[in-house]
Amino acid sequence: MLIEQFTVRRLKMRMKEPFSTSFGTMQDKQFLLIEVKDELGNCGWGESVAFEAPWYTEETVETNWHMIRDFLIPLLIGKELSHPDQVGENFSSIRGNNMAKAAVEGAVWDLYAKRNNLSLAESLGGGRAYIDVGISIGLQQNLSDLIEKVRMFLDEGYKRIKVKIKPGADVELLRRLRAVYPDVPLMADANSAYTLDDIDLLKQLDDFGLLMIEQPLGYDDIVDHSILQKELKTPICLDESIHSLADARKAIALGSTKIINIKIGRVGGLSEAKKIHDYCMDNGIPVWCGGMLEAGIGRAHNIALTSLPNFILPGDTAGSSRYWEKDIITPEVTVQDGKIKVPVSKGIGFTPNLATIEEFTVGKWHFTK
Ligand SMILES: O=C(O)CCC(=O)c1ccccc1C(=O)O
Ligand SMILES: [Mg+2]
Repeated sequence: MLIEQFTVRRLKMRMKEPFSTSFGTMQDKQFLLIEVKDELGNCGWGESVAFEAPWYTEETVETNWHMIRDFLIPLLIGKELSHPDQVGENFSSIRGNNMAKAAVEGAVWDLYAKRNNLSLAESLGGGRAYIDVGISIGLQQNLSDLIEKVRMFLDEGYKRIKVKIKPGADVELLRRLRAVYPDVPLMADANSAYTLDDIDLLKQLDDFGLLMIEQPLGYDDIVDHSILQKELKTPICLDESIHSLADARKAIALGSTKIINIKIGRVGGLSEAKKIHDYCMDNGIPVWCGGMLEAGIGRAHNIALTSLPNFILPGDTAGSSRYWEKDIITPEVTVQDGKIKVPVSKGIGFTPNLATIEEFTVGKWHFTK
């Protein structure tokens, strides 16, 4: 498979409503789409999940654009590849910048699957026909809004509710939510808003029968989470702290995490995501697929990854309509009875809608050898 041509587009889409976490609020989303073509005219698509501001990780849309244009595309263009695992090998001279790498690698995975007449899920070794999905609800103005949102998403069939917490919106919020929904599969995501000084507060969360608490401590910490986990009954799930198989191995060895949230962008691509999945499966650590408020292309990649067997817990990959008035793929991602059907057609299994993509495009660049 000859990597002949790239097109990079910058899109701007507005979400139906703002999404708030302990690190900030987003509503307008800018992101990059990567289109790659081989010598036969097959084409593959990838989506960068970096945000405009470096709140979740250090990457941004701008740093991704710089890396993709000046380093990653030059390392791949004109190369003959037999498998997408070779993309990461070609990028091995570049440190970090996982979201930029993942966007390009994802496009090559889609290309590879299409060229070989396989679905992306099949190319990854996934076997599930349907995936279970949960919903991640941002911080709300007040508790009654949150209670109402939870009701709405439960009515839509979502199988697990994740709420965001931060200092000042934690123990009481969960106590009151639990009182209204005593049996709902519930978890909380702190996005690194606490430190070990908050250990007494965090211990109180054990009262609420949470499935897990996601990333309570530092985004770059593995050690303090192991100290905290020894004091908590509730399982810790790491998100921000895991960038690679090596990080997953260390966090598991230290007892810092009992569950891992895998995001393709955060770990540098599907090949690394699959390695983490396999390692966790061998070590009895369940995983689930996190979300980055993706548009349709990124969402399609998440669905394919989630078809792997150790994605035991419902992920954050909700339907297109949870985020967008109009998504950039046909058909859009839909959820029925809390499940998404894994496509069986070639590649990502959703067709990029070029007219809609054009409508949201604010910049477009072509690269040929
Ligand atoms: O619905 C989604 O895509 C997941 C939403 C979510 O929780 C999230 C959104 C933006 C940044 C970080 C996170 C997170 O999982 O921590
Ligand atoms: Mg998270």
